[in-house]
Amino acid sequence: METSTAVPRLTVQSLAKSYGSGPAAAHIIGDLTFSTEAGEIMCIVGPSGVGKTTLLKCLAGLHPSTGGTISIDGRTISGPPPEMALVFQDYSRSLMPWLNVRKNLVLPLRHLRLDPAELKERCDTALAAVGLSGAEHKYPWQLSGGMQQRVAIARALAYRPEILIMDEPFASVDAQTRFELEDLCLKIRDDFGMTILLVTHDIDEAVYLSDRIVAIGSKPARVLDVIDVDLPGPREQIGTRALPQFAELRTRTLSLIRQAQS
Ligand SMILES: Nc1ncnc2c1ncn2[C@@H]1O[C@H](COP(=O)(O)OP(=O)(O)OP(=O)(O)O)[C@@H](O)[C@H]1O
Repeated sequence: METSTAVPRLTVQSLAKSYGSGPAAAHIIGDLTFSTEAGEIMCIVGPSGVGKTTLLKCLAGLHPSTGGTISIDGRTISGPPPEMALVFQDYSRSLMPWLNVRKNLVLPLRHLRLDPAELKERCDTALAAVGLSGAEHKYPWQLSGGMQQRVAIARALAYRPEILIMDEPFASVDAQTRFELEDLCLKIRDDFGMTILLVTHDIDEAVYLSDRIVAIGSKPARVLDVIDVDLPGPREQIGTRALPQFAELRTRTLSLIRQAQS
């Protein structure tokens, strides 16, 4: 699928973030600039501790930045943007164990004051999109890890975000489930036209999923390079990963991260 419509959706301009203040301040993000186009999947990669989660938290309005701007469609944001939803790695802590699947999905929608028919339609559509139709009355602890992460993704989908932010969303599941969830990520982008920004440590995952990869490094963090991932579509786990271009992109991305670590 051609996704790159070259419309900047989310723009990060000279972003800076420090924790603390004065001489004890930790300058985590230095001068970070990139933009995400409408409908693209962009993966953020970089060495451990470089500030990837910090960046996502600033984008989601959970942490105030200390410099620069973040804007959506040219509108500078200063708090949690209504068009954004988040999925974190740790599904076991993000789902409420005392609520069934349906109630977990409904919880973040309460403030939207939707009528019951629309709530039901949103939940049904989101659960169908992640292959969990019929699981709405189950509790998280009755589901496998991969299914719980699908519920976390369905909860984000039910919110109908235009931008989905994911922090290592597939890191806690087995390899086969991870492949399935990666394909789910491609599918929801295609079905819902969402812009997806995803942090991963897995370089192959970044190449497989991305339209573009942003490699960040140095301390404080800055963009090392933005890599165009011009792999033919539709992507498919075995065929796409066997392409010579896949190996080239993996080597290029890995070299950048290695450089950043040295
Ligand atoms: N709330 C906080 N207060 C102070 N320092 C913090 C806080 N959150 C993160 N840090 C520090 O900021 C740095 C970047 O952390 P962050 O979690 O953003 O990195 P990361 O690239 O996501 O790491 P990893 O790849 O290991 O998940 C680390 O040195 C971390 O200790």
